[in-house]
Amino acid sequence: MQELLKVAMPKGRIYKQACNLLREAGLPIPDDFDESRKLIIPVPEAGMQFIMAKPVDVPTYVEYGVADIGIVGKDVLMEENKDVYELLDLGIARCRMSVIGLPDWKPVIHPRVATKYPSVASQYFRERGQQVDVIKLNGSIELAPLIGLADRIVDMVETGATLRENGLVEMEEIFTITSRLIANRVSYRMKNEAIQQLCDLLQPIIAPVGKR
Ligand SMILES: Nc1ncnc2c1ncn2[C@@H]1O[C@H](COP(=O)(O)OP(=O)(O)OP(=O)(O)O)[C@@H](O)[C@H]1O
Ligand SMILES: O=P(O)(O)OC[C@H]1O[C@H](OP(=O)(O)OP(=O)(O)O)[C@H](O)[C@@H]1O
Repeated sequence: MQELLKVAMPKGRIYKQACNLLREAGLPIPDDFDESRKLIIPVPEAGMQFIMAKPVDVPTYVEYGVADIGIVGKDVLMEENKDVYELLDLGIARCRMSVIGLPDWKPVIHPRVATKYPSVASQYFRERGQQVDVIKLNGSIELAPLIGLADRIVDMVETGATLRENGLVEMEEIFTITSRLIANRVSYRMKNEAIQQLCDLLQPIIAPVGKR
């Protein structure tokens, strides 16, 4: 029997969209998977085993080869900078990474910037020749400018509801973010047929990117 393809799946907001995309591609992913609390989920019908990971950890599982492939946001890929292949832009979980602040924000010499993405934010301001102090937070990033921890934040915007409800404004969009299919370098060679088959199934339904 052929070995199952180990897939690092992101728990949380991407998971359902990822399952639906696989279903759309024709893979028999049972409906009741969406609510499961199991961390290792065999899906033999689809030739897969899901490894349920925290989104930020998906590239780590794939880099170490304990997962052959994974689904993860481009934001995480940029921040984590792991040695993995990026195979496809899946077009799901679309949002943007932006610089955000209070509407009456005034430039200061050495602004503080709070973010979940310290590496991306540092590079962004460095490339613009702006010296900033980057403060790493793990959630509720929008709090930082409201209570004086930071002058600006770098964070995700999807509907804009969080900004509106907290009286913040988007100052600059840095990147459009979507989820990507990634692969371990060795798995990509050793399990090339299975991985290529999956890409071939996904390709026609994700193109043109931007429709989702
Ligand atoms: N509105 C959004 N806010 C944040 N991430 C979003 C949004 N919409 C889509 N995404 C994508 O979803 C991923 C985050 O998913 P999720 O919020 O489930 O994980 P998380 O950041 O680890 O959450 P938590 O730390 O709250 O568990 C991001 O990496 C991004 O690619
Ligand atoms: O534009 P919106 O649709 O409002 O989405 C953006 C918000 O969603 C995310 O937060 P999340 O819900 O993941 O909370 P956390 O960062 O506090 O964990 C993100 O960090 C923004 O705060």
